[in-house]
Amino acid sequence: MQKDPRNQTQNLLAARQQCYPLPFYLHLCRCFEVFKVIHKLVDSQEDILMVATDVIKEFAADNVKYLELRSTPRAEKDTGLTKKNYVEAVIKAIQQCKDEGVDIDVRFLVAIDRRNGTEVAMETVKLAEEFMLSSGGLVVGIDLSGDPTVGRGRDLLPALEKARNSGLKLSLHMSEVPSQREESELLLNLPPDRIGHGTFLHPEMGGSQSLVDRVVDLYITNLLLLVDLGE
Ligand SMILES: CC(C)=CCNc1ncnc2c1ncn2[C@@H]1O[C@H](COP(=O)(O)O)[C@@H](O)[C@H]1O
Repeated sequence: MQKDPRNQTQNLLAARQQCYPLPFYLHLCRCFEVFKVIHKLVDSQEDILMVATDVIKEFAADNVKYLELRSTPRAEKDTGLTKKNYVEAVIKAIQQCKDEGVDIDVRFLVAIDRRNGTEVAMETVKLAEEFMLSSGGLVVGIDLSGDPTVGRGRDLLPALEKARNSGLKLSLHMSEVPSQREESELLLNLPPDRIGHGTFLHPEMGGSQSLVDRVVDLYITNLLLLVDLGE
């Protein structure tokens, strides 16, 4: 990302980096360590509002017309941030950008971090359901993400099924690492509305032809439906 002096997020992170130095180069597989550092740097409701606003404006500046933001609600004792405040801050950023006439249509997917297990996933879905009803259509779904080597997709199925039944869309990171065929089968059964990465679904990457066929089937069918509806 180019440094932009008007970008408040970059200025703030540059200042705070003195407390949490980031190495100049990090291998992709260490990205989850970087996320932890970012979480320490961005830890209040004001920070979330600022970061979400900057992200929206940067996408708009790149001429993106439709954006789905995904983010995991976090509570931080030290700053009084609650998960509810977190979602409110993202929604406020979307609304403020709209009011300012920023030329982009933004929606929000509330994310479940797979490392946090069944109970937190269920709480997240309840929060998303609440905001789906109160945000005037800005909260549209659930994203499943987090370190793919931690946690079991199976444990999150009840929460994901609940989300689906209440009308939330499902965007699921899956098969990001090898040997997750069983988990991918379970997640594809839901089925998801979008797949994140899916790198190892293919047989040559340790997945299987049946997984690939299921994905192709899922998305070609959706596409035909869209075409039929004239969209
Ligand atoms: C190839 C590779 C590992 C790319 C990164 N792929 C990802 N896979 C799963 N979850 C992710 C990925 N990138 C970001 N996330 C999730 O997004 C979080 C950071 O954004 P937020 O706190 O949800 O706002 C991370 O902690 C992680 O839970």
